[in-house]
Order: sequence, then C-alpha cells, then structure tokens
Amino acid sequence: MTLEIDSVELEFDGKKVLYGIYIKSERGKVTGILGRNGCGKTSLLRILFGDLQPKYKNIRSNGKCFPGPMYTTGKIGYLPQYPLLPRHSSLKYVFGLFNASWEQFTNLFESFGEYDKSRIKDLSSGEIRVIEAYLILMSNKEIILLDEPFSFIAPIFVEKFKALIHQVKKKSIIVLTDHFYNDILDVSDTVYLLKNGCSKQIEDKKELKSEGYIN
Ligand SMILES: Nc1ncnc2c1ncn2[C@@H]1O[C@H](COP(=O)(O)OP(=O)(O)OP(=O)(O)O)[C@@H](O)[C@H]1O
Repeated sequence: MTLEIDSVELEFDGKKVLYGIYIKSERGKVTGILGRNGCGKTSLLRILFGDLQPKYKNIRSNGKCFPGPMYTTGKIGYLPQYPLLPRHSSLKYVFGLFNASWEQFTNLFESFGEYDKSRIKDLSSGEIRVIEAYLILMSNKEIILLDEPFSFIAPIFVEKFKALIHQVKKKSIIVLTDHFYNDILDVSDTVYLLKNGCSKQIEDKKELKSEGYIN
C-alpha cells in the first residue's frame, strides 16, 4: 500500500506555505518529515488527514487519486499537536473508546498501572501525551499520522514508542514529524526535509547540515 501527495498549493493570507511537495509513503517503511518552525509540517499532515483544504493538492492511495477528505474513510489515524482526549473521562473509558487494551498498555508502560482508576485530568501533560500517542499508534488504521509524538515524552518512553513504531509499520503506513531529528532519523526509512515550501528527500545527517537545518 502506498500514499503519495504532490501538486500542493497552500497559502495563508497571501503567503505561500507549501507549493513544491512530493512525499511518498508506504507500508513497511516509516516516513519522517523534518523542517524548521513554521515550514508547514503540521499543515502537510492536516492536508493528508483532510481537515485542511489547500487551493490544490493531489493525494493518491495505491496510485489512485483520492480527492475527498481521507478521514471520511475511517482508515486514517491522526495524532495532532493539540490535546485530543476529554479531560474528565476516565482512562478506562478512553481505552474503550479506542478499542485498546489497558492491560497491554500497562504491561508495556508499567508506571501507568497506578492510574487504573484515574481520569485524564489527573495525569501530567506528558503522561497524557504518552496515552494519546499510544492510542493513535495502536488504532489499527491503514494510515497513521503522528505530529510530534516524541515531544514532551521522557526518553525511556520515546524508546518504547520507537519499538512500537517498528512493529506497527509492518501493517500500516506511518508518517511522522518531530523536532527531535535524531529520533526521526533513527525510526524513519525515508526522510523528507520541508524548506521554502518544498520537500526534499534526505539521505543522512550530513545533508541536513548542508541544507542548514542543523549546525
Ligand atoms: N490557520 C492558519 N491561519 C494562518 N496561518 C496559518 C494557519 N495555520 C498555519 N499557518 C501558518 O502556516 C505556516 C506553517 O504552519 P505549520 O503549523 O504547518 O508549521 P510547522 O512546520 O508545523 O511548525 P512548528 O514546527 O512550529 O509546529 C506558519 O507560518 C503558520 O503561521
């Protein structure tokens, strides 16, 4: 299964944000997106998800054009940057909502076992982020988009997520972005850098340097 996007034209208030984009993602390979603040990473994920409509875009799934919003298919999961879960709901309730196993989760993230009877509002923002990222990643969707899954998360949990991503990529297309570029390079099979409205496939850290993304 493949997912491709090109011919994107996105502008806000007359300012062109994205216009030279080609991204190809496929099952079995994680696609990482890097870029400076404001270069359009979130916008690109939202265009793929379908809740941001640019002037033009061409999205193809398995080579076939997909003009409508992808989220209407129910086959795509999206971890946004903003909080996703209702604060007053119990953890058990949200796990039920996502059809996820609380036992499986606490087997992997043992320290969460004490939150057996807690509500979302009882957790720290980082702990909530762990739960949100887990629920989207394990949602069994054909396509999974993750916007900054590693931010706000302790290194020990980041390593667990990287192992999970490695498993999930066997059955889902995964596209993710983060400012933790070492983690993105580590977990991704294909990396694109967004710069000046365009995407460029990146082979290694050296190229990130020559593109001025890192020092
Ligand atoms: N709803 C909006 N209205 C106006 N401008 C917007 C809107 N959403 C995004 N932008 C602008 O579009 C550009 C790209 O924003 P986007 O959030 O996609 O960047 P990003 O690469 O995800 O940034 P960051 O790494 O800081 O999260 C920015 O200049 C931003 O100010």
